[in-house]
Amino acid sequence: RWPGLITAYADRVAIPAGAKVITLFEGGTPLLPAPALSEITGMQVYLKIEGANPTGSFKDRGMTVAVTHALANGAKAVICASTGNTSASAAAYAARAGITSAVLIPQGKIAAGKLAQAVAYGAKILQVQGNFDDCLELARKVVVDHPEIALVNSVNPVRIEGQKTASFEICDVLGRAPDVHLLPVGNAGNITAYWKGYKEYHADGLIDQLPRMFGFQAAGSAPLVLGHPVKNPQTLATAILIGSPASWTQAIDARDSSHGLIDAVTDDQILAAYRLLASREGVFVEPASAASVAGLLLTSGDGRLAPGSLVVCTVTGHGLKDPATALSTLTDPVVVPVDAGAVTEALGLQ
Ligand SMILES: Cc1ncc(COP(=O)(O)O)c(/C=C/C(=O)C(=O)O)c1O
Repeated sequence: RWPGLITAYADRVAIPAGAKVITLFEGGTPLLPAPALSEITGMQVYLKIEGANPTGSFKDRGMTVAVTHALANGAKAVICASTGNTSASAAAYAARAGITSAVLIPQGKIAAGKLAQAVAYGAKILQVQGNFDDCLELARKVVVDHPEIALVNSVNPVRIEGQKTASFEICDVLGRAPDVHLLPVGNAGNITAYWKGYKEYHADGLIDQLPRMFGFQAAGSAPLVLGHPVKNPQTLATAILIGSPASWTQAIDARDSSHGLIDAVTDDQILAAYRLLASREGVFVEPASAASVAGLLLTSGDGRLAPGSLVVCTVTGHGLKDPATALSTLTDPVVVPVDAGAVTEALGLQ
């Protein structure tokens, strides 16, 4: 049985001596071969299914460590700014730890499933009349005057310590690092964490080749591509609707040190990847997660990804997080009477 990632990687994830480990048995997620994407792209494609974590996104990796530290340090509460998944995860792990959580989310820009989670887990939910960047600024101001509240956004380095374990798992399964690792980029904590994990395994001689990091932002919310913050970012991929990434320099370092790239994908390209993943691979992800696969299709098509490469795409959140986007493409819900004839006709059967 998978013991949760602090225990699984105890020698690599530091926690305070004697700390009570707060875990929901996160991590140990599937590294799923993707035969359809492999055929389409001519690559050897694997998907790292982070929607399989306890609250349905990769955020649980960082939150188990952040809340374990917070509790050990005597915090009475945790606070975070979030586009939704960080807040869902913070609320869950705070509930598990028996402490309060406060979440600051951009009003009207959070997918229903994530808001439902924060409500269910009992977080104090503040819908801020601003965007994610405003929320993060507010959260950082609160903790300055309130040391008894722990800030658990990925500006907190212990979040990165938890999230780097995804790279360990990939290398443990493949026996090597992928040639290229592709993932969505919003606040840029995750690309920072993956690169840190790969470098640690390489430094310890567990892998002899580092991957290139390929990060993808939504075209309407791509500060790292433009080279400057985006004042009013726009994308349907609300999880990465972030105009000024907190881990900006670390993301650029991961890109450059790995000889990788950070590029933009349009909402249409994201939706095409979103639909392809569900309909051809049976993997239902939330829109932002599909940005990594949209990036795979883009760079395999334009030659920046060499044919035959072994690649891993991290899909960061479960599709159930954002039912509205899935249902928005539903054209005509068919209604039938309780009648077999009507059913066979509606199914186009003879
Ligand atoms: C599904 C999903 N995919 C990708 C990202 C981008 O990761 P980062 O580049 O590490 O920010 C997020 C981020 C969400 C938040 O930032 C939040 O929840 O506040 C996400 O939820």
